[in-house]
Amino acid sequence: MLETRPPGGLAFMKMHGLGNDFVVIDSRGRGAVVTPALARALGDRNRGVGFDQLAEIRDAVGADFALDFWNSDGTQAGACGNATRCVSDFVMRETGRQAVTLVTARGGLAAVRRGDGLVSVNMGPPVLDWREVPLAREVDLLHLPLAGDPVAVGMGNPHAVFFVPDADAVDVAGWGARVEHDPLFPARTNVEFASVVGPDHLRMRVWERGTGITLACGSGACATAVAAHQRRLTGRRMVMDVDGGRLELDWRDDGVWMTGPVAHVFDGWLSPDFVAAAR
Ligand SMILES: N[C@@H](CCC[C@H](N)C(=O)O)C(=O)O
Repeated sequence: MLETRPPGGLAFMKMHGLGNDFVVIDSRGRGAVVTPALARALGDRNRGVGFDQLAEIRDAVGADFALDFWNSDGTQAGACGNATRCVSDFVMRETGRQAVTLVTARGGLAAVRRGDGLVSVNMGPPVLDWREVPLAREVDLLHLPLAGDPVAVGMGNPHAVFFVPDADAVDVAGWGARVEHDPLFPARTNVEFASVVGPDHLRMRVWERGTGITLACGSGACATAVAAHQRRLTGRRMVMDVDGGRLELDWRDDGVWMTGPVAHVFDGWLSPDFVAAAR
């Protein structure tokens, strides 16, 4: 086995939260290295590593670390709840702490380790102003003028949440791709399909902007919880069954808290040739 690593390569970690999978590059102590081309090359599950999102850890002032998120199509995302929980767990293990703060494109966030091994993140308050979601024009966010009557919620990234009788019966790929590109969403949108199991229990499936169907989406789960409470379908606390397992959501005064498991699967090394070709 090759023990020495030639210069020009790049170390990475593979992590996931409920099967929402991430490549994580730790750029603390140096400048950011991720470019749209590198994100696209790495995101290719046949010729790269494959991920739902790429997260780059950077140094921060006034917080423990900063995080940038990239989709597999090379676009950036303002939020990624499950990657935030995974990287927060990594930094908590590294430092021996039970809580960390971080900065993302949407501002400061906080994460804590819960006693049962799960990791919680406060994803911040929902964005309920049409300009900030963003939407193309002023409309009723609780009843968007689209077939299926979705709700718009921002969590640092845009979400359109549909409430349906049976989320498992929805053509998520067909509807998701269409709604992602609807002109009402100038920055495109993530799309969630949820059905009510009980006043504190939802089933949700997701189409992620820039990625497609994924097994879980943390910011999407937060947006769905907010939309469900606003529509008076649930209280502010609930469990949510996504394709990859179960998340807990709690819309508190200080923001939407999302809790679930995390996994650090393996560490890898990108060859200098791969990195050079992707630049
Ligand atoms: N999987 C993420 C959300 C990813 C971001 C999204 N695709 C976007 O473009 O906004 C999560 O766990 O929140």
